Amino acid sequence: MFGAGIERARSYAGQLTRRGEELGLIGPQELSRLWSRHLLNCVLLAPLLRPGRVGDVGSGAGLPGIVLAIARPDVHIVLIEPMERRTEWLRDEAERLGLANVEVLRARAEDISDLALDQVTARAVAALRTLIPLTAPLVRAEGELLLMKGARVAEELTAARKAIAAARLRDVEVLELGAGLGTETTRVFRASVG
Ligand SMILES: C[S@@+](CC[C@H](N)C(=O)[O-])C[C@H]1O[C@@H](n2cnc3c(N)ncnc32)[C@H](O)[C@@H]1O
Repeated sequence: MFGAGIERARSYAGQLTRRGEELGLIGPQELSRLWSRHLLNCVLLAPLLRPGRVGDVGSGAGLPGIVLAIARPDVHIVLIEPMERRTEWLRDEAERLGLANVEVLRARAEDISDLALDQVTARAVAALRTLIPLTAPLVRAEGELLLMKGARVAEELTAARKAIAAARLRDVEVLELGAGLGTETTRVFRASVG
């Protein structure tokens, strides 16, 4: 799944294991399932990316943004994260891993006005009804949202009906990825904007 990026993925996982807990990026109980629950879960999104500019809102430790930048060197990834300590980590990792396709933006999504991204991803940032108004304005017309969600996605979808209409989303669907791969099923809310 990582293709030629597998050594970079291993290096990223190693650095997260060494420093992630100390920097408050990942809980200690997550370290043993870093691949199955985090890296593999995120890399499942890689085939859905189009060549272009993709933003990852609330990137945190770099999930899914750094993982996607490793798996898709043909895509420019903008990591959007407001917390200084996390943006420092993201910049350091992008440099250490030699990821020339990564840009780090220290900002809250709602404070950004002029990105016109082709696609936006997010994972573990907020429920859909809050997340859609945060992410849809960052996407150009005909662009796409790819929002990673947990098992409660159906309830979130029901609660987000007004937000979906207000953002003029089209072709709304929930994809289930990774069945049979030994990872947790990854659910992705996908919709076109405008
Ligand atoms: C629970 S963490 C998830 C981090 C990562 N996406 C993951 O899956 O491990 C949520 C992240 O979203 C960031 N965040 C929260 N509100 C945000 C906003 N309005 N705009 C951008 N990022 C935000 C937080 O600083 C934090 O790093």
